[in-house]
Amino acid sequence: MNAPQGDRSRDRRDDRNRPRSGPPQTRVQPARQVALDVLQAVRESDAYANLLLPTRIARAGLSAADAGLATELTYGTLRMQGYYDRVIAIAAGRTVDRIDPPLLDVLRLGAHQLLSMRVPSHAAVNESVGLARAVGSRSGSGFVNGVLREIGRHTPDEWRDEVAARAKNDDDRLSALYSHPVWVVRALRRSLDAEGRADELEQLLEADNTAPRVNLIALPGLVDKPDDARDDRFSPPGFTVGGGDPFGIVERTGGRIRVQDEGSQLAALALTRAEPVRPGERWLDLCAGPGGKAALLAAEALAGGATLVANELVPARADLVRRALAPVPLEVPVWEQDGTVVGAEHPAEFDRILLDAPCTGLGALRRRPEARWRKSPRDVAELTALQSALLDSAIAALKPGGLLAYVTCSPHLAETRGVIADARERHGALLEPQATADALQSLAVERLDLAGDGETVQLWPHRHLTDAMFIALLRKRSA
Ligand SMILES: C[S@@+](CC[C@H](N)C(=O)[O-])C[C@H]1O[C@@H](n2cnc3c(N)ncnc32)[C@H](O)[C@@H]1O
Repeated sequence: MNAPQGDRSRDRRDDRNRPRSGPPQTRVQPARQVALDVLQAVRESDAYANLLLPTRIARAGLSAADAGLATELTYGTLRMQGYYDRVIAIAAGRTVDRIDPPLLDVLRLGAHQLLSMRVPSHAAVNESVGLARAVGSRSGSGFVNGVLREIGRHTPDEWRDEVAARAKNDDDRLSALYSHPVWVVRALRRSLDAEGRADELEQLLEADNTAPRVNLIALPGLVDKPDDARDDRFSPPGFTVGGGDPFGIVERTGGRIRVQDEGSQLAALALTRAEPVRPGERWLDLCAGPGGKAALLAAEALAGGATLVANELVPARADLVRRALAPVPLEVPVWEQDGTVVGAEHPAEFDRILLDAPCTGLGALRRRPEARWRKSPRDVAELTALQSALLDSAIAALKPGGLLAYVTCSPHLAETRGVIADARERHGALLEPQATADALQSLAVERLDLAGDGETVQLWPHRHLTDAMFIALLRKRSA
């Protein structure tokens, strides 16, 4: 596999006096331009693709077909970025950190079209060369042309074999082929291993790279599912729709039908349906933003005669919680407090508390593909400290006899079982672990394939088609 000539310093020299932007000489298809803009924003300013992409699609006035193409290009490229970087490095004969970042974005986008989409080679190369010009680099466009032509000279299978053959060890091979950082591969393996299911690792990595279905919820007691609903396998109020526009249903029902992952639904229902609701119970959602679970808790509270308080530290996210709660005819105060002090300020006030803790998000890589490149093991250490402080606060805010659900959208053991084990050490007999698996099985439509000790539950994208939500129900013992 031959590398095209040229290196980063020469590309830079050629471009030294050239303006960084200017009209492209090749007309670039708007869907590709939108995808490139989003990739750049994700790289340069830590933008969230799932928030930015719809705005950019609307601003560019893309047709439905072009919007679909822009979505596939953006998400597909972000998901497989780690793999494409290995291919690009081989084809370019240099490591990707020696390629100008704007050109690397163009190359990743081109690699995705050549290796994972059925885009004809000449179209992928020509459009990419046009994009390279659009980012302001004439010598860069020659470089892009050379690298992508080299990639196009071999089949996707040949590239997989080549990348696998160059891997340093098995973790590095999985990391490369499935486009996950090595530390994430190891964390996921440890997590599956803790359930005696380490042999599922490749299925999980594959599932992380598969676009999830759009899953919906009909808020219980407030709205019926539509006639064409296909019931979720596990969550009673959850469903998907075969064709049509799921987002249209959300609008038509004024938000009483919402988009929500089935795992998130199960996590909230584990708390609300673990035992019958006594009228007058007080519930708290300690970390509520953006409010998906708060809306479900509110509907369940309304049906059972309970009340709910939602809390969210970040004001903009607290506004999203208010918006999510608007369709539910229940007065829900939204506090904007640091959750770590809520327990001290409101001791023993609540019968049920949901702590859906801030986490690495390694359980939602299907929907937020860029998260895997943003997090590092250092984030895990910082987050577990915050998760433990929030858990202590939640325990303080819970009435004796009250029920707590500790939830993360991450399967990392430090954020899941580790946080629970540490809390049990700190609080001793005060905390009584509950049969969380039984609680979920008894509310689920179909029996879930769960592993582990039953006190905690780990859901998985490959096994349950949900985000990898972790759920632990704990009771605060009465003195
Ligand atoms: C995993 S998200 C919650 C998702 C939410 N339950 C839902 O279903 O939409 C965690 C939230 O905790 C918030 N958060 C982070 N630190 C916090 C703190 N110290 N106190 C309260 N909320 C916090 C974050 O801003 C984020 O909105």
